[in-house]
Amino acid sequence: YTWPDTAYDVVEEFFWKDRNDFLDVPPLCDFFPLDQQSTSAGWLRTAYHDVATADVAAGTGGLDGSIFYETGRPENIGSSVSESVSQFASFYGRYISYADVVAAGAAVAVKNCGGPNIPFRTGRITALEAGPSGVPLPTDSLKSQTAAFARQGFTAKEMIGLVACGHTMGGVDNEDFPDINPNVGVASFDHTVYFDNNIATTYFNGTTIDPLISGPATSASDARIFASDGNVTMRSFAHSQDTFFSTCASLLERMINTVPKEVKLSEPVVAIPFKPRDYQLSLLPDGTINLGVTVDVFGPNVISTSRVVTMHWNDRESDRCASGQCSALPITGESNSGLAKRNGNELQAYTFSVNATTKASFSSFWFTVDEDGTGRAVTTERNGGGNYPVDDLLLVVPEFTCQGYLGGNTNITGRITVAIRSSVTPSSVTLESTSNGEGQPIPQIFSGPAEMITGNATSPMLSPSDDYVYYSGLVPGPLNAAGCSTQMEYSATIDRKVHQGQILYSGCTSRASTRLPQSFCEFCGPFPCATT
Ligand code: HEM
Repeated sequence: YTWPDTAYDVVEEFFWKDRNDFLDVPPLCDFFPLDQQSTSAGWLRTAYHDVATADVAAGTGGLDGSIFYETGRPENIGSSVSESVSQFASFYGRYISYADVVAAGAAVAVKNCGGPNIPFRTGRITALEAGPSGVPLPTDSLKSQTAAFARQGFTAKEMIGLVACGHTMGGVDNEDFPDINPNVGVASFDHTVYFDNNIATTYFNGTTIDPLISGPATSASDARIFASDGNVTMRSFAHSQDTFFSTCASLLERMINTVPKEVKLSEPVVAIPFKPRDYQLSLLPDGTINLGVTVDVFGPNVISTSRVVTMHWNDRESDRCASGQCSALPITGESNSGLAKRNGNELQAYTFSVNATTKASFSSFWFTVDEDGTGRAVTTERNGGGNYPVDDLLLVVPEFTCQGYLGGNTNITGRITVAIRSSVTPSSVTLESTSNGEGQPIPQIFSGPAEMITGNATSPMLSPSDDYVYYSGLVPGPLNAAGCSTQMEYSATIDRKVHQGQILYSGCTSRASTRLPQSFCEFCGPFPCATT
């Protein structure tokens, strides 16, 4: 991995580092009493229901997000599916598909309830419409259920495993299946809210409360499935939590990786233990350049009050700062220990903000990490050797960049103003916004040009520095009422090379960049700038 890699960075931060609070959506697993539905159980069930209509022989269906269009079907009855489907809709975007969010949801749900790690790959393509139906029902015969799992790519034995791995969480809601659970509320599958082998131990020791075992015979589907190999699989689970975990990790990974044949999944998304995020290079009103960046230190037990992280940088001439005069300490820090409860990791963040003249500017930065503040254990983070690069041909001008719309014109997402080094002439400058699709969980990308602002002495949009020229434009695209998933991006083509600016997130996501001003943008047009 070499920074920056926008597509990877977005996904890595989403899945591991709680960007946009995805990991915080399901409450801690034991937040709900046993007889209430848990969000985690709903996420796991929803992922299965998306996959359950797969036809692996034909290479169609599987985890393609088609569940989004299928919540009205009797086979998807229940708020656990409909609520999960709409929760997932807040998290997809240009770099992560809705189908990928559903898959991530299953992995996060299992982990949140103490289960095994399920590797998460990306690259799923979201369906444009509903697929065929075919989720197995509790009243189906064993033969038809076995056939359904075979269509999904699982043997009869794997079916036993997959059902037990699912039915260790949550239960049967009286509202959805009053014949199976006649009592108000949710009848749990086992005695714990956690992802554990309690579903199997209670199956053998006579204390099972699984309504798909102890309920009416016609719908005793778990009883039929669990016993279908002479209880061999269930006995191995009851005997060993490790066997249960390793079998479930492998089956659930295969489940979320069941995708249409044209989809090529990525390698598993792994956490980068030290990584910059929310990097932004800006031209300030006083004519200086600001480099703002946060670095995340991530892993088990990383929260430390004695660690000292220092940022160092080189200027445009590259080596003038190499002797170390150009260095700074963080302006703020932030830690997230909530992550530890969910995935065994912690995150400690350090935010830097440093200014330089346009003449000196920046060409790269790196960090030294003094682990206990004593100077005895200092390591250097250099992005694998080449430093973290700075491209100072293209800066953003926060003063004249904002999200919002011109009064009455909801076809404008905002304004972006960029500053381009006067020594170069771009052939084009492009502004983009990504919004949620209407009625479809597909991101829509809109783009438009930015014009050079020649300005005059009376124009407030005049570049404060001779080294930079302003380009500015209104960003097209319907301003999504939800706003949170609206992203703005910009790029400039200079000598046939595309220089990419940073993603400017809207301000309503807590770990997203908040460097985009919401309220100081006269050139956005009349307010309100819709930001939430
Ligand atoms: C023959 C196959 C299956 C049948 C007949 C079946 C049936 C059911 C039924 C009737 C419910 C209650 C839903 C409600 O109250 O609205 C349920 C819940 C659930 N199922 Fe399955 N299921 C099957 C396979 C699976 C698989 C393979 C998984 C995941 C790997 C899974 C995960 C879940 C979860 C987590 C819940 C709890 C949902 C909650 O409490 O919100 N199921 N299942």
